[in-house]
Amino acid sequence: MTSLTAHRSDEPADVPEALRTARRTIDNIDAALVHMLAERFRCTKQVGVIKADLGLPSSDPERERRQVARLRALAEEAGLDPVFAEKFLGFIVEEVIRHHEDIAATRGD
Ligand SMILES: C=C(O[C@@H]1C=C(C(=O)O)C=C[C@H]1O)C(=O)O
Repeated sequence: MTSLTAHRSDEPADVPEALRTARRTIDNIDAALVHMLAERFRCTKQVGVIKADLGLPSSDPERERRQVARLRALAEEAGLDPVFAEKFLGFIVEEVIRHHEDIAATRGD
């Protein structure tokens, strides 16, 4: 039983139970984040195709401005650093825009 738990959580057997439990929660949250990001990128790639077909630019700074304002407010409400929330969104959007540029280039735009 101990070895099964250790294998599942990938933790050495001597890690205290409270730490092990917290890390299990962290691992679940990280897994959820990965799945949510995968869904978001699936969706933004569809947006990239729509934009390329309509000849629209890859980035939309006005939309981004509204998203930043909304996420900063949500972060404050949730007790998350709004500066971090803005940086995190910016990191993701930068990657999305690169995808959109690639999509536009491969669709001959
Ligand atoms: C996804 C879009 O394209 C870009 C990426 C965004 C995002 O990842 O949220 C937001 C605005 C755009 O700069 C969009 O225009 O909706």
